[in-house]
Amino acid sequence: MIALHNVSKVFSGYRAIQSVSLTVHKGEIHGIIGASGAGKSTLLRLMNLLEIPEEGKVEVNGQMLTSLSGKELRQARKSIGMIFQHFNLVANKTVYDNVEISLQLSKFQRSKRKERVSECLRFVGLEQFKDKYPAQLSGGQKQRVAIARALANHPQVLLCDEPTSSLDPNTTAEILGVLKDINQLGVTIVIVSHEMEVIRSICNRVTVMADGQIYDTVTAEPTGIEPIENSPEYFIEQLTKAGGANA
Ligand SMILES: Nc1ncnc2c1ncn2[C@@H]1O[C@H](COP(=O)(O)OP(=O)(O)OP(=O)(O)O)[C@@H](O)[C@H]1O
Repeated sequence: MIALHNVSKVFSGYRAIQSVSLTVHKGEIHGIIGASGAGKSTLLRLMNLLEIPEEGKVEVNGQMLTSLSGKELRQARKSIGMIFQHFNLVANKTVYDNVEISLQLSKFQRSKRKERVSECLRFVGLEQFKDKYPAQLSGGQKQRVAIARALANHPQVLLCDEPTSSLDPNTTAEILGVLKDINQLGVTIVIVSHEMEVIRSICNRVTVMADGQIYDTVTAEPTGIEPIENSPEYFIEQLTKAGGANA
């Protein structure tokens, strides 16, 4: 589904990714974890050529992206959705318009756009928020809008760059639940996170990165998504129990 062949990325003489080869299988939730600066986000961004490699080849859905013309790449990218830590919504556009943008860009048939936007907003549980602006939403709701936008063009792959790193534990669990639902529709997911619990809860295989290289790729048994109590009492209990901040 996704294959990186000896891919390298250089920033101002610094080799951030060093001749990496990796295969992500169709239908899996593939995690990428590692220390800050290990090259996780760069590796993810190479999968849709948001970063262009200096060396190597990138193949997605049977197409060699690194050999495509600009026009062909734009077409191929319709089947690769992406979400980000800071959501990247357009502040002066409504929830509806934020999702419709991706349909406009892909020249999705105009007469069917409204129906598709509604479908995607319904999927993420935000249909009633369609006329709100991003500033009127919580972090979790913003990420749901970003997910709806990423799904609009029926992607086969969803790339997730630290999708829950700005969210509290309960909202993290909700968003991971949405990602799991998307995966069950047949969408292959690649998720970059520095949070072990996030990776452990939903990933089938995990690539561990260090210093711009793959240290190892392991098969994992997802532990499941457990919402964490988020009440003030819960925070006090966690801070004051043995081993906590006051111990
Ligand atoms: N656009 C860029 N220009 C210059 N250097 C960059 C750029 N993007 C990434 N780097 C460098 O490449 C290395 C890998 O960065 P990357 O963001 O991929 O790491 P990461 O593992 O995702 O780290 P973090 O968890 O901190 O985001 C880092 O040393 C970073 O400073």
